[in-house]
Amino acid sequence: MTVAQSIIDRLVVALDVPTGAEALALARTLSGRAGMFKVGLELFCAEGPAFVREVQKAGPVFLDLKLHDIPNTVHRAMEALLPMNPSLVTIHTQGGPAMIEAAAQAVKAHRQRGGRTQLLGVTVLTSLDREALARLGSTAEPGDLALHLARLAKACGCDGVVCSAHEAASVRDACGAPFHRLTPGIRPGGVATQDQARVVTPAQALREGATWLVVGRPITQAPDPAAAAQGILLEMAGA
Ligand SMILES: O=c1ccn([C@@H]2O[C@H](COP(=O)(O)O)[C@@H](O)[C@H]2O)c(=O)[nH]1
Repeated sequence: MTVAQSIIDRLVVALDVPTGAEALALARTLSGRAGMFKVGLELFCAEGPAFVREVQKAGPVFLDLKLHDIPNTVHRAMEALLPMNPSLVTIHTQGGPAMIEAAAQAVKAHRQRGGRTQLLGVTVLTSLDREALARLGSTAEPGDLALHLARLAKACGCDGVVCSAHEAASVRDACGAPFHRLTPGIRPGGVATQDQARVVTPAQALREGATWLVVGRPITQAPDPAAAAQGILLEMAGA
């Protein structure tokens, strides 16, 4: 069965493998079955900016470095990243309003020069549950905190947030549909949750209003990654 391009475009595959060679092989294997490839800290630290340009030959890149530092440092790091022209970049919203605004200012200037990067703020990591937040000193429910941080991200100039799909509908309702919801923590039925705490199935994530689904290990560690991606796309198509 063929899957509509509009569904394929919403699947982001996290290339969380140790080497550039493995990541490029995976990206080529998955060509036509993903709308974007995520390059995260592991790969970026190992391979650097030239590698991002290599992956961009296989598809648009989500550069997920989750910057979190004082405003000046994040602004300058963002300025250094933007010439790669990734489709999406991330910061941690818990860096605070001035830090988010500093990142947004750099992205805005990049777009005024013709760039196309969009800025997403990470709300509450999908690996965190209520107990983990309590140990961090917060009495908030993860969903409530994620919604609060999404409102802050919007007010400070982000184009969307990273959140669990459990929160996607409330973020959409509070911040508007054009404000993106990129949702990791995706697990097809029967697949181990591993270190993720707030998980949903691919179909559920789409029904909840996720803009993009980020999937790593359920595809990259599958015996046949192309077949695993196809299975997820079919589930998304039937949502
Ligand atoms: O809250 C967050 C933010 C980012 N991620 C990233 O998404 C992928 C998920 O990988 P899986 O193997 O499908 O669990 C990974 O690259 C994380 O860095 C996240 O999981 N949660």
